[in-house]
Amino acid sequence: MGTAAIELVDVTKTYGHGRRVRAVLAGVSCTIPFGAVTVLLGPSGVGKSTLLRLMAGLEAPSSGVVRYGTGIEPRRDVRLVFQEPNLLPWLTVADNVTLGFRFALNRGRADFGLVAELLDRLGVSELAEVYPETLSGGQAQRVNLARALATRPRLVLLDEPFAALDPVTRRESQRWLRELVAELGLTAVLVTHDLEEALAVGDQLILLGGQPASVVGWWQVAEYAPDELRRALLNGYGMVQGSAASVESFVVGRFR
Ligand SMILES: Nc1ncnc2c1ncn2[C@@H]1O[C@H](COP(=O)(O)OP(=O)(O)OP(=O)(O)O)[C@@H](O)[C@H]1O
Repeated sequence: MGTAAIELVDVTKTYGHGRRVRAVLAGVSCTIPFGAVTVLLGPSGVGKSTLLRLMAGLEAPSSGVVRYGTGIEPRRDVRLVFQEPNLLPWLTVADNVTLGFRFALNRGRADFGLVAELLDRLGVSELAEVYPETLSGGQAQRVNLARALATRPRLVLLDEPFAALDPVTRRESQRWLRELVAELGLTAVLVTHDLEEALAVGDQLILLGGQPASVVGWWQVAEYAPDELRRALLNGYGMVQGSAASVESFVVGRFR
């Protein structure tokens, strides 16, 4: 586990009971390396958010193991960022961002210098004293990210955080996410069903497919020319639901 922030071994997840039981994930095994952006890619409804909740420790797997890397304690070191910023409307931007400092769990992590740096880095420092209702969607999402990072998590899990943003803001947001991961030495897992976003942000891509879902493809983006990977995935993407194996053999056969 030296270089892995999280490791999943043969994880399954089922919901419901008796005849209404439904398997969402079956035999998912994957490794999230420290210091990189891993993208979980897959069609809508395949189980990406479910996998992210398991990684966050919000839910337990039905079977299999979710193992954390050395020094990672999920409640203290892992933060989830959702598509909806969910800022508290009665607190200013600054108070939203420093909210986590009030919890005993984060004792010793109140670093107002870091907060100032994050707000500055994300281009929202002039908005520190305003209330969330005056923010645009892109600004609110930056504040949300600053809030998630203010308590110095080691791992951020982002569930389609940019899906509601306009294309220009979305591209900017992808850029600052990459910059922050590098500058703060973070590990990130990003859920998306947008292939362009996956290739723009990810160091490693994990493709989920099938019903129940499992890992059907796994690539280091740097190993491939992004255009080749894009073409291969676009060609194979449609097959994910039907025949998981065909996607992997298509890409691996062609580029390895
Ligand atoms: N708590 C739950 N109880 C029952 N079924 C659930 C629960 N959570 C998720 N599911 C089911 O698991 C499946 C996968 O859902 P999930 O939200 O993980 O997919 P997703 O890949 O993130 O989808 P999207 O891209 O549309 O957000 C869905 O069919 C959903 O109905």
